[in-house]
Amino acid sequence: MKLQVTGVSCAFEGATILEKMDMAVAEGEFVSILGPSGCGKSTLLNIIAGLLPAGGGQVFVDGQVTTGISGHFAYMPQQDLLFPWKTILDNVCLYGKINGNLRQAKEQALASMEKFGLAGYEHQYPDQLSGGMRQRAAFLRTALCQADILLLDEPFGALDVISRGDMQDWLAAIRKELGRTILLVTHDIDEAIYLSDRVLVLSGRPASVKRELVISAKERNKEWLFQQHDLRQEIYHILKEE
Ligand SMILES: Nc1ncnc2c1ncn2[C@@H]1O[C@H](COP(=O)(O)OP(=O)(O)OP(=O)(O)O)[C@@H](O)[C@H]1O
Repeated sequence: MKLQVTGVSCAFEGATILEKMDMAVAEGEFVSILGPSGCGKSTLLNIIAGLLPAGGGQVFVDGQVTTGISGHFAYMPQQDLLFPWKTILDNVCLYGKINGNLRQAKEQALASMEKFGLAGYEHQYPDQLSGGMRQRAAFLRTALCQADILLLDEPFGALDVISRGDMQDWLAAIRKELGRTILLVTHDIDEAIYLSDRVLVLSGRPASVKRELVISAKERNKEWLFQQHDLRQEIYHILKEE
């Protein structure tokens, strides 16, 4: 397994949020996490990313225990967190600048602008772009990290329904090229079905994996997604029971 979480627990001020959570993601797999509001999804991503210490349990990458911040993860939060005073190019090269390889980061960024729908906007500022474009810029910044696992926390949550649908199509199309292992937290059942190889449905607090659903489809498109009534209903009922 690329990523393995074993027996991870976490409590805040005496309230148990995660209790002996176990989950795993295979190399190159796209796994989505759905769960009731406030059950601890972001907390789990924060622990995996090493931003928050676990109260127990361990996180393994390629079979090795990881603690604290490691180069394995690139984390994209819900807000795009672009610096308004920096151009799109400078924003997406942020990690390259921090790591001292700005030149290489700029080359990679410029080569990727087209693929990320940002060609021609390199020297514009974030407030000159649409919400979807800003999310793509934030996504490019995440993708330019050398990290092999992308942690995406509701990356399209702030977008209107049309932009969100477009971003889902875009991510579905670009996923193979990215060639990364992806863990996505979402509130959107359709988003999880559309994008994932596997969906993990968490229980209410303390959260654990309540159900795991493998989504297998040769080819996916919006028509295919509309036909997934049974799957949608199944996930909805699991979430509603919580
Ligand atoms: N640093 C913290 N200190 C205290 N409590 C916290 C902290 N971080 C999160 N919590 C609490 O832990 C619980 C789980 O939060 P978390 O953000 O992980 O849930 P979530 O499932 O991602 O929520 P949502 O679905 O609303 O995005 C919440 O009740 C939250 O208030």
